[in-house]
Parts: sequence; structure tokens; C-alpha cells
Amino acid sequence: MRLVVVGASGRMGRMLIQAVAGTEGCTLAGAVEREGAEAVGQDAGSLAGLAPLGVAVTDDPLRVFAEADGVLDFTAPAATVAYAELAAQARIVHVVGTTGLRPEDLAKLAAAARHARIVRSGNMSLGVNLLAGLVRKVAATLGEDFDIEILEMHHRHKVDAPSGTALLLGEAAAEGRAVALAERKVAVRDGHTGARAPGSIGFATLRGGSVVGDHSVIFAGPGERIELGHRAEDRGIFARGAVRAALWAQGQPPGLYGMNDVLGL
Ligand SMILES: NC(=O)C1=CN([C@@H]2O[C@H](COP(=O)(O)OP(=O)(O)OC[C@H]3O[C@@H](n4cnc5c(N)ncnc54)[C@H](OP(=O)(O)O)[C@@H]3O)[C@@H](O)[C@H]2O)C=CC1
Ligand SMILES: O=C(O)C1=N[C@H](C(=O)O)C[C@H](O)C1
Repeated sequence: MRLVVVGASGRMGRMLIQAVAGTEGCTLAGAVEREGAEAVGQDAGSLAGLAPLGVAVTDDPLRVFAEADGVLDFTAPAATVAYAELAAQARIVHVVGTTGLRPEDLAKLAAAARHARIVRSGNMSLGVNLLAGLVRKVAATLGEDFDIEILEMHHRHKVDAPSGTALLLGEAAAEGRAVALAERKVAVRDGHTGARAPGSIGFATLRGGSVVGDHSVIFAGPGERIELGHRAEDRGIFARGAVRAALWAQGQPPGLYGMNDVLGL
């Protein structure tokens, strides 16, 4: 499968180049950065700390999408919405790891997925997607006398909160309880908040250092607490998940898929 990495010089972009180069049956068909970026013109392999791959980073996505089967996109919401349109025009698979997408961005991806194969997940790792299944089950089993709180910590450079993973886990908890997350979510607490609203799903965000991604889901009940968690130690887990998603999506009809579809969970 011929894959393009957009946001090639980002933390995830470089991991994705490594993952594509290290996966049998995949070749790097292009690496894209925005106009004026320092990486444009550099060899993508060298950028990712590998031997040169003979693929120069370009600022022209259309040209490389035309020669590819899929695009791996861990960038930023505005870029992802624009790439979704280009990927749909080129009829190629679009794997979206970008987080912080607003409802209107998600609506645009859903529109593109009427004609395109898009896999989107706030976390492409096997572990987090397994964890989501456990959270759904525990939330369905326990009553509302168990309060659900989701705690996450990420590196100091992360720009969105709560993390895509925290929201994914919150959705899983809400599904387990057969409620809508939007109606139960408490993303921030500050000042005189009053007592905790029964049935709410709370989020707490920590940022600092080089933490790759830590998530805990806490079910706090009368006299006991259950904690389910995941610690990411290496961004390679997300990049390998994205390549796996692209290979899987190649054989699917147009639609908007998640990692649970890819992993058969
Ligand atoms: N789903 C998952 O499993 C995971 C998701 N992520 C998500 O992936 C995203 C990227 O994370 P990370 O690699 O750490 O971030 P970085 O900031 O390191 O990389 C982002 C890249 O995207 C580029 N970019 C940003 N905006 C635009 C734009 N408008 N047009 C073109 N290129 C753009 C940046 O270029 P420039 O520097 O010029 O802005 C940069 O190269 C985040 O949303 C993060 O949450 C991260 C890990 C796992
Ligand atoms: O920005 C990151 O780094 C990460 N983002 C994703 C998220 O928002 O959950 C996935 C992972 O936790 C790392």
C-alpha cells in the first residue's frame, strides 16, 4: 500500500514515517508539510532518523495524493478537514489521528465519508481500544452510585484538552450507561462548583514534561473504587495502529470507521 504522511515533521509524523518504512507491504509515497516549513525538500527518511528513503518532503499534497492509496494524518483540526476533502477527491483511504476536532469538523469528516474510507480514532493503540471495551462493560454493570471520573496526563506541548483518548473513554462509559456524553460531561471544575451532579462524567487534565499519554478511568462508589488505566510508553503504538488501520480500510466500502472496527473489538 502506498501511503502519504502529512504533518511529516511533527512528533507523530516522524513516527509514522518509521512505521510505514518498517511495515512489509507498505511504501512511503509522500511526506507533506505546510508551505514554508523548514522540512520541505528534506528527505523524509532522514527527517525520521532513518537512512534516506528517496522521498522529499513536499508542500503539494494534491500531487502526492494522486499517486497514493492512503494518507496518515496526525496534524491539527483545520489541516485534517482540508486533507479529508483532498483524500476524498483522490479516492484514497484517510486515517485520522488528529484530536481536538469540533462538532463542525466531525460533521465535515462524516460528509467526506459518504464517498471515502475514513478511519478516525482519538487513540490508535490496541491497549486503549481494549480498555474502552472494559470501561463500557464496567459502566454498564455498575449503577449511578459509582461516580465516573477520567484523569489524563500528557506532555507539555499538547494543545487540546481533554485528550481525544479521554473523550473516547468517556464515550465508552456513556454508552455503557446508555446516556449521551454531551449531556453528562463535566470538563472543568473551578471555584464553588457545588456538589457533584449525580450521573455526571468528570474529566481532569494534567500537562507536563514528556509524558506520552496516561489515562485512568475511576469508578468511585460507596466505600470502594475501581480504577482502569493505560500508560503509553512509546508513540510507535499509535503509528503502527494507524498503518494497520490503513491496510484494513483498503478493503472496505466508503464510510467512517473507528479502531474498534479495525481491531474487530
Ligand atoms: N489518535 C492517536 O492515536 C494519537 C493522536 N495524536 C494527535 O495527533 C496530533 C499531532 O500530534 P503531534 O504529532 O504530537 O503534534 P506536532 O505539533 O508535533 O505535529 C503536528 C504536525 O502537523 C502540522 N500541522 C499543524 N497544523 C497544520 C496545518 N494547518 N496545515 C498543515 N500542517 C499542519 C504541524 O506543522 P507545524 O509545525 O508547521 O504547525 C506538524 O508538523 C494531535 O492532535 C494529537 O493529539 C497524537 C498521538 C496519538
Ligand atoms: O497529543 C498527544 O500526544 C496524544 N494525543 C492523543 C489524545 O489526545 O488522546 C493520543 C495520545 O494520548 C497522545
